[in-house]
Amino acid sequence: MAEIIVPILTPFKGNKIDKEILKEHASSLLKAGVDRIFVNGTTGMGPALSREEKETTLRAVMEVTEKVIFQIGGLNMDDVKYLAKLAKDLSVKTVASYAPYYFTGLPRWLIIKYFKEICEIHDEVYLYNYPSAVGKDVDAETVSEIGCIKGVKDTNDSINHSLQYKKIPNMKVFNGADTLVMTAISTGLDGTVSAAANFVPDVLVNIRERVLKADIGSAMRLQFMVDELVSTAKGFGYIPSIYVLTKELMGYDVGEPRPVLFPLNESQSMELLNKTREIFEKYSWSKK
Ligand SMILES: O=C(O)C(=O)C[C@H](O)[C@H](O)COP(=O)(O)O
Repeated sequence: MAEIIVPILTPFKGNKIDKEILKEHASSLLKAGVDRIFVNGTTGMGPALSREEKETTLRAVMEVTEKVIFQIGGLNMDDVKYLAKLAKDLSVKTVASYAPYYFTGLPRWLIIKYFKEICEIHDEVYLYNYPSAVGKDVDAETVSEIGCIKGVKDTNDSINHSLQYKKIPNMKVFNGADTLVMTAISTGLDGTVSAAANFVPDVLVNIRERVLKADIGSAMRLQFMVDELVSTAKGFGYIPSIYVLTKELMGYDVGEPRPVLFPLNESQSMELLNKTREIFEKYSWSKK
């Protein structure tokens, strides 16, 4: 069955990671039907975390579950290798990394070397491919050349782009776009990695159930609702909005994002929540 993987938000209180909130949120999402927790992804503000903070989030989530993908990418290879070794020592099943970002024009050999060095330390490495953020597309041909990648999370609006990785034998492939949850589940990918799973895990689980029952029409309607929720949230700033939506919809405090991703102010939060309620009413959706 296609997996629903959540790139879990990182809860901050006073700019410090709140481990207890993170554990509660991870536990609550698993209870809601999420299959694995992706730690230190984009939604988790991975690039804004120090090496020590990436270790903190991992250890906290590992107290709740072993169903973890540990994102270790960064621009200091010593830190990346330290985190890969930590994952091995803690028996973390899967690590993931985006390609080196910000530095443009990196040649193919350098990208390949980056991932091969991680594979020398850990035996289950996923590529987190996010071309619009990283500035380079680590495509299926490059993944084949790297030779040791076991899975790909492809944040891409093109499902065809994600499907190309499936031509590599035994490759696990997930799509990371919130707008392609239903498509990822129904086109033979291995699942979705959806930031929206932080605040509407029940909806994503419902989409999967309806696809499995071949009730594509109603699955599509739920997908359109998710599209509107996400598009509305992006209007205020997606990641800061996720904290507001998660608190409201999951019913517990999840702290705040870390500046530079400044939290929404009171009036922005109210406006977002009012628009969100209107969308739920439009689709006659109510939490069970
Ligand atoms: O957060 C993560 O680590 C994810 O895997 C999910 C997506 O990569 C991000 O939500 C970015 O998606 P966009 O906002 O559509 O660019």
